[in-house]
Amino acid sequence: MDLFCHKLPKIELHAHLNGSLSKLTLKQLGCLENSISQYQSVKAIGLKDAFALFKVAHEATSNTKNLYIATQNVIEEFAKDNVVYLELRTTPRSEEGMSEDDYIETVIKAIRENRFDGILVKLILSLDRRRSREEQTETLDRIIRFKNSFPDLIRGVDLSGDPAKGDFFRDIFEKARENGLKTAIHCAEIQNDAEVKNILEFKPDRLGHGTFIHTNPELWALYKQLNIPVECCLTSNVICLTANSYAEHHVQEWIKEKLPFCLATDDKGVFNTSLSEEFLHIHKASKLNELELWTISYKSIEYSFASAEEKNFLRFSLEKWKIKNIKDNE
Ligand SMILES: CNc1ncnc2c1ncn2[C@@H]1O[C@H](COP(=O)(O)O)[C@@H](O)[C@H]1O
Ligand SMILES: [Zn+2]
Repeated sequence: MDLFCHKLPKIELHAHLNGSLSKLTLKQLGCLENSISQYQSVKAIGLKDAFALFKVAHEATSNTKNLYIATQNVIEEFAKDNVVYLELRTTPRSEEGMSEDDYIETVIKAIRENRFDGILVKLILSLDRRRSREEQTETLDRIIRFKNSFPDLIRGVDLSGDPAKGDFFRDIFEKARENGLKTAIHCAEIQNDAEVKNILEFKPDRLGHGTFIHTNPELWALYKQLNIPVECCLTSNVICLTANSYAEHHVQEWIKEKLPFCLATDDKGVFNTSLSEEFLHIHKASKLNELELWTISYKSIEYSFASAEEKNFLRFSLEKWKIKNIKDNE
């Protein structure tokens, strides 16, 4: 099954650029050994300590040269894991000698100049919930400007950052939607029923994590009615201690109730995982067979922010792969 999960053409819809940096990349970017070794020891650390680790990556990508290399390497690593479609997300930020515009331009340049065989890459830009309404609005306006220049590449806006801090400002995301951007919002990563209700009522195109939605009957009923695809990041939740184990992960509710979900890595560097490993975990935890795993990948195409033509192309190539590689495929 290891080999099957590796070979399976996969769709990655929830990957944060800086959280995805491998140890090899951190080393290449001049990160010190003792910073990199913090990554090695990651087992069950909780959200707070996971957030401390993003600082290591952020230091490594604090100039455009390193940010370019980081983007290039992350795409190459996903391609090697047979991810055929990647929606990479990142939070525009400024550093000394690098403006937010420079940041976005560099990531766009790295994606456009590095077309690895067999992987289509799109960009989602993130708003950090720890930032003020004014700062988030300013970043959104910037994102809209870039989206108008690169509409095929920049497909959506995400809300992320420490779930214990900051806010979801609905009007900011309304504006994103009015300007033709899709929305993917981290939701219920920790218990916060009032905010979850606000987010659900906005009806984002996708939700990140969705961990605590089903624990509140009213929210669960509303969610099921809306039927919004959830990006499930199993290892991330197990390491951050918001899920007890792979077997008890909330994705089981989604499987049981036939609700829409995809599998994702979240931060493959920080959590030392890959999308193939995420498929292997769900195979073990939920006893899914090859055809069921393939179906998760296939359905994820629909939930992606790709164009109709791109979705058709991806469906066609996954169907072709299925005929060749899965026996008894009904
Ligand atoms: C573990 N669960 C999570 N929950 C919420 N936000 C997360 C996250 N994992 C990552 N991020 C967000 O992504 C940033 C790193 O990548 P970028 O600098 O954007 O490329 C983090 O600083 C955080 O804001
Ligand atoms: Zn995330």
